[in-house]
This record gives sequence, C-alpha cells and structure tokens, in this order.
Amino acid sequence: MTAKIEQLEFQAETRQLLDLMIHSVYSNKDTFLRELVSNSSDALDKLRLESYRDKDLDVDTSDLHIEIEADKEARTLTVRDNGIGMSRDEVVELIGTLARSGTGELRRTLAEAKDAVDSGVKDAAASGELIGQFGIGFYATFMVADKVTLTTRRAGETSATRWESGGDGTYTIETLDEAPQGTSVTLHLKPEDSDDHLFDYTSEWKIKEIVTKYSDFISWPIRMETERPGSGEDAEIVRETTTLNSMKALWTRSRDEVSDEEYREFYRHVAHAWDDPLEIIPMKAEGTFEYQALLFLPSHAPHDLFMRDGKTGISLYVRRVFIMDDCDDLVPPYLRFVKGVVDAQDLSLNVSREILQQDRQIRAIRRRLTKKVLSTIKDLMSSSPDKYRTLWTQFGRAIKEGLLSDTDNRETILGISSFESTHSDEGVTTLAEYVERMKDGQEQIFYMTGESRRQIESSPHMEAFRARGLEVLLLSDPVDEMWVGAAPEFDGKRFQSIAKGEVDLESEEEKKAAESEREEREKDFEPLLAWMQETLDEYVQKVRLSSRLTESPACIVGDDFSMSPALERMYRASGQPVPVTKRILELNPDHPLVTGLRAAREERPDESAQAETAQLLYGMALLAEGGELTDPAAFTKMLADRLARTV
Ligand SMILES: Nc1ncnc2c1ncn2[C@@H]1O[C@H](COP(=O)(O)OP(=O)(O)OP(=O)(O)O)[C@@H](O)[C@H]1O
Repeated sequence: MTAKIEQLEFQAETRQLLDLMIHSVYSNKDTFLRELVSNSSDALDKLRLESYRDKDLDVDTSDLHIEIEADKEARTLTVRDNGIGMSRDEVVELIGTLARSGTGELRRTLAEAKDAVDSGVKDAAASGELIGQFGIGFYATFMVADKVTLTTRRAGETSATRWESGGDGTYTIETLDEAPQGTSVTLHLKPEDSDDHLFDYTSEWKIKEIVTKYSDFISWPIRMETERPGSGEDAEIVRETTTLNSMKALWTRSRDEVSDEEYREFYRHVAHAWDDPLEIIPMKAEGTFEYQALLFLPSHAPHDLFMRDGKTGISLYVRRVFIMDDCDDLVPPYLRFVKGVVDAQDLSLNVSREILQQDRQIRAIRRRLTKKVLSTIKDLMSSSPDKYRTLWTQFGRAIKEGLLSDTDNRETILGISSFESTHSDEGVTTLAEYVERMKDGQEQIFYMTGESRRQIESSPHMEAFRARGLEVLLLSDPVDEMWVGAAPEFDGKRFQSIAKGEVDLESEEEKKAAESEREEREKDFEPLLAWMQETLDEYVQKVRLSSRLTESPACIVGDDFSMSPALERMYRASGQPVPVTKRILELNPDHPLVTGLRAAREERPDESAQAETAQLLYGMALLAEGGELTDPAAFTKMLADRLARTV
C-alpha cells in the first residue's frame, strides 16, 4: 500500500490554543512530560481492561509499560507505550480537534487570554489559568517542541496511523501498514533556552527529575535506557534499562508516608487537573465492604461543572486494577467536583456501569464517601476558614443542589452552606451565625429569593424587615429557588419567605396595642380593598393591608405554596408549562397614594381614572419586585398620560 499523506487543518479553537501554547510564557514547561506519561498510563489501563473484557482481542499484555527515549544528536524525545493505541478516526477526533464540550466558553476564554498576552499583562497567569481550566494535555508538547510526530496502532487493528504537526495551522495524517501496537510520541525539541524555562529534555537527569517529581505513582513501569560508569579501571560505560518510578499506589499508603507534593501530582493525574487540591481525604474501610479511597477537593471549579455532560471525578479500581474513570455512582451528583480514586476489594473486575448502579457495596461506599466529604467541609469551616471560603465560592452552587436531592443529609448540608444576607454588604453568613443573631422572639429564618442581591434588596418586601433590623437571607442562585421550596428547617427554625404568606413581625405586646387600631383601619379601608379586588380581579386573588411596607405603596405576595416570580420564569425558560397563579396585593395604609385613593373613592366614586390608579399601583408593585408586566406598553401609556396631567 502506498502511504497517502493527507494534510488537514486544525479547528479554529485548536489553532488558537496551539498558538497560545507556542508563545506561552507559562513557566512550568516540564509538565509536558507529565501529560504524555499520564496519557500513556491511561492507555495502558484501558488496554488491560479491554483485554480482560474482550477475550478475542489478541494482544500481549504481559509487559505493559512506558518507555522514554532521548536522542541527543537528533534532539528528539520519544515517549512510547504499548497501550490501547488509537484508530485513525480517533487520532483525528482526539488529537486533531479539541473534543470537548464548552467550545463556546473555551473560545471566550481564549480570546481573553490572548488579549492579556497581547497587552503583555498577566501573560503567564493567563496561559496558566487556561491550562488549568481546560487541561490541554497533549498540546502541552508544543511548549517544548517545534514538531511533534505521533505514531499509533490500536489494539486489534492491523494498520497504523502517523500524525505530525509543527503546531501551525495544519497537521498531516498518514496510514501506515505496520507499527508496534500502542502509541509513540516523538518531540523535535526546541533549542534549549533556560531563560525561557526550556531545559535540555534529552538529559538523563532532567528526565529522571521530571518523572520522579510528577509521575512516580504511575502504576506502570516508566523505563529509560541509562548510562553508568562500569566498575574497574578504564571500564566501559554500562548501558542498562532502568525503571524510573516507584509505582506505589498512593491510596494504599498511609498519609504520613506520602508527601504533599506526591499527593498533588497524583491529584493532577487522576483529576486531569492543573491546579492544586484544596484538601486531601484519604479513607480506608475494613469490615463487610473493604475499600480504600483517596479523594481530593479541588481548588477551582472546572468549566463544565454545570453542564449536562460535565465529568464526575472519581476513578474506580478493583484490587489496584483500573476499572473506569468518571464513575458517577460513587458520589451523588451534587458532589461531582470531588476527584480521586476508590479501590474496592470485593468487586468483580468485570463490573460494568449498569451493574454498579445496582450494587449494594457501591451504594454503601457512596453513602460513606458522601458523609466523609461533608464532614471534611464542616471541619474546614473551623480549622481553615480561608479554604472553606474558596471551596464555597467555587462549589457552593453545586453543593446546594444536595439540599433538594439528598434529604438524608439535608441538615448537614445546610450546616456547611453559606448565604448572602442583609447582615453585611459583603461576604456570606452561615445559618448557625444567622441563628445566633436572631432577635428575641424571632422563630423563623427569613429569606427572599430573586435574581440578584440588588434586586432583592430593593424589593418593597424588605422594608419592614429593614426597619425592624431583622436579618434576611438574600438567595439569588437559581438553585436556591428549588431547595428552599422544599421548606427545610435548620436547628428547629423554619425558613420563611418574606414575600409569601402573612408576616408576623410584631411582638405580643405590640400586637395587642396595634389590634384595635388595625381593626379600625381595616374597617376604614374595607370599601377600597373590595373595590380594588374587583377592579384587579384578573390579576390578583385578594387585596389586603400590609404590615411589611414602610415606604412603598404596595407589594405583591404569594401564599405559602405559590411559586416566586423568578421560579416561574425559570420554568418558563425551560419550556415547562407554568400554571397561572394569582397572588395577593398588599397596600401600605400609610402611603399617600393609598390614602388618597381611598379618599377619592369616597368622594368621587364615579371617576373612571381611579381604576387606572389601581392598575398603576399593581404594575408598580410588580416592577418593584423585579417582576414582568403583562402589557408594558399599556402601562407606560397610562403612566405617561397621568404624568402629562401633572406637568
Ligand atoms: N498515548 C496515548 N494512547 C492512546 N490514546 C491517547 C494517548 N494520548 C492521547 N490519547 C487520546 O487522546 C485524547 C486527548 O488527549 P489529551 O492529552 O489532549 O487530553 P486528555 O488526556 O483527555 O485530558 P487532559 O487534557 O486532562 O490531559 C485522550 O483522552 C486519549 O483518548
């Protein structure tokens, strides 16, 4: 067969990424080798598993390993494995494109990073962050090489593929008749330039240094031919094959035997991450279900945390044999950011994803892991508040999903959650702190949901609470709308929306004093309330006097079970039908607009403009809470006409 070399173009994003890598001043260029070794290790894991599952796959798995070969003369470095390899299509898909979700986001981040690089500011940080967010694995090679050649043959296939690129806009791809099974990546190294952190990557000690630093725990041997002086006088140099890594599985070792640096590199390997772990959680369970686990809480949220196909982070091993990554049965979805490995003793090596879902042992492990992660976060709150804050900022929104889905642990999750509140303009508060500050006689935890802190704070519902110095939680994450509706309690205190139901802010004494006045007022206002209810019947179920307003003339409240406007909008946006709910209009009996309208009703009951005032009052109340008018044009016209009469 004559080899046909095809030249293909990189996807636009891939090209930009390469461009950035090539011109990157990201100082830690050594990490390219970690990426290659990590990919090889994954490929070996996959081959072992596939050969185990597919008995017809005729491959030799007796000596699975990674090999590093440096050629000083040619200035090349080759990393070779006899793992699963890739088919031609896989090469195009996996290496030629960024086969990742969130391409739009990547494009945006790339543009930002590029601007930063162009303007010469925070260039290292920009590319470092980019690498951190998207983990651009294989492309890291272009930090140190001006040409990369990859030759690969997939296990079970006869023909092989060669891919080559200079990191410019294109790459070539060629089908070969033969090649050893597995993958070999050869880097044609850029000239050494230690000012630019480009070291001599053909040097034996440099390679050793990098492998020991970043890849020591890799469970496959990483071999290299090394030289040592022979013994005796004028003895010749002895060349021998050395295994560079210790291959010790970190999770089988106790915490004091492992350095933070080893943990960190292992984290980067399992999590495909570039950041540092925020917290390391080693676990060991003996008894009915034996397993060991090594979990990490990352310090940065991945870009796909809220994407439907976002990855979960736990790899499953059985007796030290890799079974699968992204095992989403090991932690509940709200803890999908937790990374690490679980090594179970008593599972079958043959276990499939479908079986896992049903497996009692896996369910037990999941329960234990969940509790452990939650208790670790709880400990961080007191032992390391800075770390807790970082964790909450990065993952709080995901964790709060657990308030809805994990009822067994709801109280614990509430305990580790933080919320914005009227207590301070900045920062967040825990519920324990809120409860601590509750006023005498206050029995509920007050909250209001909305689309932003500002919008909630300026809503009329807040007025009486502000006037009385009562703290209100300001819940502006979409997920807040969901869990808070499940009406949980914390520390025996119910959550009460200040925009729903009747609010009872007065103490017993105040109540008594206010009672007769209120009765009086209700009598006074009765005709107005009845008339308004009739006039606005289409929109509201009831009109009543309010005890929550001090400044605004009116506000709209739901009953205890009605949806908030923001929740209604969320449902509508997701295409779900939303039942029309009529809410309650509350009027401020001290506001001149309300008292004026009452007087006008008494004096000139036939005046048609009063119905417009009622409509305007209702419209203003809707706008004030951040709601939407059903007919904005009609409202503005009414308002303009009215204003025209007063100028
Ligand atoms: N040595 C290899 N053997 C087999 N497949 C490989 C090898 N190297 C890379 N691949 C394939 O190419 C894909 C892309 O590799 P790349 O290093 O760019 O990203 P990744 O390893 O998936 O993730 P990360 O960016 O976190 O490293 C891998 O997921 C794997 O499927």
